[in-house]
Amino acid sequence: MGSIEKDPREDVVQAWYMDDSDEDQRLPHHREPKEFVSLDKLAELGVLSWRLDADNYETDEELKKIREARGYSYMDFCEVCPEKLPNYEEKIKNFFEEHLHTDEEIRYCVAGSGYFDLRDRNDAWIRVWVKKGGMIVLPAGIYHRFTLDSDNYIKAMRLFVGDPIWTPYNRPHDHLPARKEYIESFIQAEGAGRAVNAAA
Ligand SMILES: CSCCC(=O)/C(O)=C/O
Ligand SMILES: [Fe+2]
Repeated sequence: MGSIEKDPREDVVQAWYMDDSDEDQRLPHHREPKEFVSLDKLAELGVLSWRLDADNYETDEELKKIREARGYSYMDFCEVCPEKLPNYEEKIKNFFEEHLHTDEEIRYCVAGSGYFDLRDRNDAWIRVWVKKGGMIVLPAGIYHRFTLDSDNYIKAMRLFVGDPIWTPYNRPHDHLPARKEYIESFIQAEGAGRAVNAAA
């Protein structure tokens, strides 16, 4: 019997479908039974992920290569805790409002952990738990939100192509070109899949 090897990224990036409960947003909100989502499945939604060496991010060649390949010229840090984040309560509330951006949201967790929730093609919530060493890219136009988990702390590197634009567009903002292009990318991928199946 062949062995199924675990994806090493899953030590630091894990995803699952959420339940419908209104309980504390910082709880895991697994369905019963649990329904995990593979990182390959996330990639089908345009969500990329890596496992990197968070203790050595200043000298990490792998991070350097990703930044060069994807043009991530801008970098800063966002520490989410009452002592470090101005207007903490308001920001926490805003992060958890469902929104999209007109550019990628790129976050590399160098300490702590947090949940990035995103919508799948059928509008169901997938919770993506990013821990120290996990880096994710959410594509422009995907509806998502962020919350701390019950450990209440994350320090994330924020990357961007050029001058950063952090503007969140709260749902609904379906008329924005970034949203239309995101939806269009699915339609094209489905069309390509149909063509491959027809040729097989
Ligand atoms: C951990 S970074 C704070 C969350 C954030 O910047 C954002 O845009 C969430 O969608
Ligand atoms: Fe966001």
